[in-house]
Amino acid sequence: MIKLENITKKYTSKGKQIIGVDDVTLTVEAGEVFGIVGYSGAGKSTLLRCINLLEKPTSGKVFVDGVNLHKLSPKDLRKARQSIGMIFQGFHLVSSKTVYENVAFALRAAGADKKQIKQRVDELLALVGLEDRKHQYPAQLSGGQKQRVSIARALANQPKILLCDEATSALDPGTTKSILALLKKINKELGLTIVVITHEMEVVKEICSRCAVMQDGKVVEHGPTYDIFSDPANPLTLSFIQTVLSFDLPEELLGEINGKLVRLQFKGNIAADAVVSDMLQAFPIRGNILHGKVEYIQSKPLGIFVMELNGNEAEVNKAIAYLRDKVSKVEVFDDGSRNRHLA
Ligand SMILES: Nc1ncnc2c1ncn2[C@@H]1O[C@H](COP(=O)(O)OP(=O)(O)OP(=O)(O)O)[C@@H](O)[C@H]1O
Repeated sequence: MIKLENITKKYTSKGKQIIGVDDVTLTVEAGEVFGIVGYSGAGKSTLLRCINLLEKPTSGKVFVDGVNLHKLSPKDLRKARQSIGMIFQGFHLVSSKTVYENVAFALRAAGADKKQIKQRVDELLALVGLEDRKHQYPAQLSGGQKQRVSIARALANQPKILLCDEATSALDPGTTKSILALLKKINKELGLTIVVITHEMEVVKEICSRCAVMQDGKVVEHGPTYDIFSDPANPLTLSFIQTVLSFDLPEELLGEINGKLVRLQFKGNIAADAVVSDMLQAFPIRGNILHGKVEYIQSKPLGIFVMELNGNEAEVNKAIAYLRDKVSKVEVFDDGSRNRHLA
């Protein structure tokens, strides 16, 4: 659906060259929700804006639905842009217009008649759950409601793609969840392809089937979200997933640990309890579970257990080798690394 080929965007500011995006090649498949994650300044917004050529790449090619956007006349590019909706962190609503008018405006601009506009606006406001707010002004709405209006407006002309620029960054966690649920619903019900940029890995975990991690204008890692969470290859990716998966054991508890501290990762529907109890029966050691949690990433479980293993060192090592065979990942923390985040 979207193909970015060797996209580079350079800026010149005060005689200095700044590279916003550095040779990025990515494909977003039709109907998927794709996440682009990175810290501030990584180049996410610039890359997102290259997709509809709001930002013209210095070099590289953008294909949407097989069409090379650079080859289009200005008129055809405007038309192509109608099939790419966009929402923003700051909502960008017109404050002097009602909810109804904010949505109707996009339809009027595309040449719809009065009857069509009324029908479509009512349909869209029902989709985003704001039927009862249509005569209110943006100032009378909460942040989440404003984002719902901007989603309705972005969908007005039935785009195939929705670009989301930090769409939930200004919202509290509860409202973020409800907006992400709405995006998920739109993706499922309308088959819309969605690209989200965010600095929150929680957003990626919640709705993205695949994602890319950006740093200094480059994509440093990309792949299915579950694989990114379970087997991050890049230290930056690890630092992002730590924001979701990490936890600290209390200092007092760490001080009392005499045995080996191990972190086990279970992928999919493996019965973690059974693996641990089989291991404890197979080897004459004692095991103490200090932490356990299961995260559902794209509806697939990823389990994490932290255990202390005590007993004869050779037997403990055999138990660890046994675990390595049964679970997707085993990390052993020696004394010096006990205080690190156990992610
Ligand atoms: N119009 C511009 N002129 C000069 N430099 C720019 C311009 N737009 C972006 N940049 C620079 O390009 C780099 C990438 O910026 P970009 O806004 O794409 O990052 P980002 O990951 O979206 O960060 P943020 O979340 O803070 O917006 C930064 O160094 C930024 O300063």
